[in-house]
Amino acid sequence: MLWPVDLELARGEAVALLGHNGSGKSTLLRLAAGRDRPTAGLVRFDGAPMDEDDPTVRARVAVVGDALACYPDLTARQHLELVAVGHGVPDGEAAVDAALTAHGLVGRAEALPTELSSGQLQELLLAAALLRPHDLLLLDEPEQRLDPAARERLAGALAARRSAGATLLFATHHRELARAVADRVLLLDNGHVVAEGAPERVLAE
Ligand SMILES: Nc1ncnc2c1ncn2[C@@H]1O[C@H](COP(=O)(O)OP(=O)(O)OP(=O)(O)O)[C@@H](O)[C@H]1O
Repeated sequence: MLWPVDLELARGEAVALLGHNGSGKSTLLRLAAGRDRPTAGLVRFDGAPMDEDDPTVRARVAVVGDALACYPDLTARQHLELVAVGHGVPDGEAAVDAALTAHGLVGRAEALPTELSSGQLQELLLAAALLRPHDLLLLDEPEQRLDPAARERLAGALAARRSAGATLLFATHHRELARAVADRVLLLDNGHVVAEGAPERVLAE
């Protein structure tokens, strides 16, 4: 349950959603992704109503959610190759190799999803989202199941995306990730936005 939220992201802005379990972060992200429809109000992307099935949205918005969207018979490398081909990533093979390296998956490239640890699986989902072209990145607790070193790599990767001009909206339980990546933080409580502003200010409250 989410109470009315008025949220506008500027192009290239990174916004972190913080709050306790059940505060509404995932709900807001699913609405932002056009995956769920609000009972009132409207979600727009570049002026048009947000719809996850819209080809423009599919081409420009990358989502990392809770669902482990994996094919049981494809290896980690094949998953990334599929993403690279599907999204026309230039120099796909090299991009896949770079993604495997960046996500600590080089030694697990030929493993099936069931052979990956939960943290490696999360790395694969992140690698797939970051590999494909995107203007907007929506991530629900991208740090989940990652060890501290991988979390730090993630913070670097997301900060690099923002520097490259992508717009980011992500939910996190890690203040360090919000501090390292976000321009703005929204603190949610019981479906309400209870604080909003620069990370240092909101996190100090
Ligand atoms: N599909 C649903 N149907 C009904 N209620 C739901 C549904 N999904 C979430 N809720 C409720 O909406 C509220 C917000 O849940 P949400 O999953 O958005 O919280 P969250 O901040 O992402 O929590 P967490 O940190 O545990 O992931 C909770 O009270 C939850 O029980």
